Amino acid sequence: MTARIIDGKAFAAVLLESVAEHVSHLKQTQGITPGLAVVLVGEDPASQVYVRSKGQRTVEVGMHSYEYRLPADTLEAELLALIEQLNLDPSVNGILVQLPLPQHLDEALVINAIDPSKDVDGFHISNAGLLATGQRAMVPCTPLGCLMMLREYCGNLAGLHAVVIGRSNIVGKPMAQLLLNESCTVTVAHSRTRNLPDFVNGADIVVAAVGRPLFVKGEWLKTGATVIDVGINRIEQGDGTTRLVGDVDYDAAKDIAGAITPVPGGVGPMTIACLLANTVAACCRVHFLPEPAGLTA
Ligand SMILES: Nc1nc2c(c(=O)[nH]1)N[C@@H](CN(C=O)c1ccc(C(=O)N[C@@H](CCC(=O)O)C(=O)O)cc1)CN2
Repeated sequence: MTARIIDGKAFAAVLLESVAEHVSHLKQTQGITPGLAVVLVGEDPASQVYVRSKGQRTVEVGMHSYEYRLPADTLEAELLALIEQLNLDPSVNGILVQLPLPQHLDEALVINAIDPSKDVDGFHISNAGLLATGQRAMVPCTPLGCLMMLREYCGNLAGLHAVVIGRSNIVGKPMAQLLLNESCTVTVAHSRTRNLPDFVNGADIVVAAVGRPLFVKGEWLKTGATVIDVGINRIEQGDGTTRLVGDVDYDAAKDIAGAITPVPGGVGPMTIACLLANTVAACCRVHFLPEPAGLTA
């Protein structure tokens, strides 16, 4: 069996087109242009790339982009003051603080300082609690993108057994909540789970978000399973160059899975598209406008 390739890039392009249409509609009918503020602290090279890409996509879909680049030694009080300023600014509908933060900053404190209605990353404890209780929430972008692709490839998810490998607050836990809300039977596993291959072998859906390159082996999978690989790991090759790989051993998995996301070009591009979809949703909510169907969970 050769798996269908779940093309996240193509998926994201369709979603971004839909976001752009809604932005244009908001402008024409309400005179409103949604705005997204992205805050980067420090000079982490990967974060700089992601922040630049977020700014570019924001402008491409017709929204206002506000970018704040702060030095690595920014004081917590200075960062909190900026967040408060953005919380109060009506032209800003979404606020995102790029992670990881430098070590001296308390990530939870910073995230929870964001107005939950502008928390387009869905990381604030209020949004995590709403999601966990099955209520309307801002949903974290990476799991939201995974869910959209799963719905497309699997159809109705009810009753399917999903194994989520990884228990982070930004991917593993919200992913498990989203799948539970779809009536999946969900197992949350992690790098220390005993007999992990046995769990994976029973799964109709495998979401790998463990942060270890090529961790999930092809022979662990059930034939025909749908595999979503959230991992983005840069590994060195013998010749001194590097390449990106996921948490799943793609070359082996593609011969056993029914459908699989590649790395790169799978989940990653959906993360930014979902961020912009969440920003449109936040803008509609604050203006008491109907939310565009199909853009978010
Ligand atoms: N505040 C946040 N911080 C971080 C998040 C997040 O959702 N919110 N997620 C990641 C980084 N990230 C977005 O911020 C992100 C990562 C990867 C991609 C992506 O498109 N990856 C490409 C490959 C890119 C490459 O060549 O390096 C792919 O998978 O095809 C987009 C966004 C951590 N921080």
